[in-house]
Amino acid sequence: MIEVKNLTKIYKLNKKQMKELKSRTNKKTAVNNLSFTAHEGEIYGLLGPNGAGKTTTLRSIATLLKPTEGEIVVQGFDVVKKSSEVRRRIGFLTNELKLDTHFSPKYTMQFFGKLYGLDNETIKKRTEELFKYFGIDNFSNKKIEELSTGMKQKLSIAVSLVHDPEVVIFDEPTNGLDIITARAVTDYLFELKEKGKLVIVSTHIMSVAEKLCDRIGIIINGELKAEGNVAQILALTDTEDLEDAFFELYKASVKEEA
Ligand SMILES: Nc1ncnc2c1ncn2[C@@H]1O[C@H](COP(=O)(O)OP(=O)(O)OP(=O)(O)O)[C@@H](O)[C@H]1O
Repeated sequence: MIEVKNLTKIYKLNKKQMKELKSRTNKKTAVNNLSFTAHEGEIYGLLGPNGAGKTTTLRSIATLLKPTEGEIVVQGFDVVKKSSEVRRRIGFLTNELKLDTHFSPKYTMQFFGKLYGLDNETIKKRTEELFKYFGIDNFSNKKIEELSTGMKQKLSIAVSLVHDPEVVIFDEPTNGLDIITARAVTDYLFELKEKGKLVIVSTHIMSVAEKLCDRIGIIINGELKAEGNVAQILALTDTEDLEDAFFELYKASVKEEA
């Protein structure tokens, strides 16, 4: 289970960032008092526009950012006090994963497998499974620098899953992927859910949220504006599709700020 309790994340801005954001203070509240809970056996989606605070939330869950306020508990472990326990149990996919471009996909899997303390036999088995599933087999010995964006994304996914984590945290999982690979990724996430894993994703694409997620949290300006399955969100906003629902919530939040 992931429990996010009153999460607030405030970034300190440098002078250049203040200028870019036309901000008079050196603080940017990226996430504001956000709370939600996600469970095993479900795919929970954070849906929101650019800059809404999705990545900040997922990075905080993944122990990479320290909350300014609030608390996050993953599988019973506090992300700040028990970060290594949390890390062992999660697979985190981010578009900022730095793969060493001189190495091959096969070597990269071995490297990360060892980092997680897996034995050679387990690494071999996981690599075979994941490479077959994501079609990495035919470029497994190439240098990463020779791979396309989509190929790298597939490898990043395989790397994040090498240790068969209980909790899978994917930031914009289908970004940069063609329709066939995107489908392979979403199908895999469904399989993980069927196996009882907890999957949490972020997306700004309505159709991804609608098709993939059991429950959606709509996040705008760092705040959770609505939560539930699609039917519940439509009922809440008195709309007939998710896009309309999103715009209703967006309009309301702009009004609130004015
Ligand atoms: N390191 C940082 N320093 C200062 N501000 C930051 C930093 N990282 C993110 N922000 C700001 O925090 C806000 C939330 O950013 P975040 O990346 O979490 O949003 P997002 O919903 O993931 O957006 P996107 O869909 O564009 O990736 C944005 O206004 C962003 O500019």
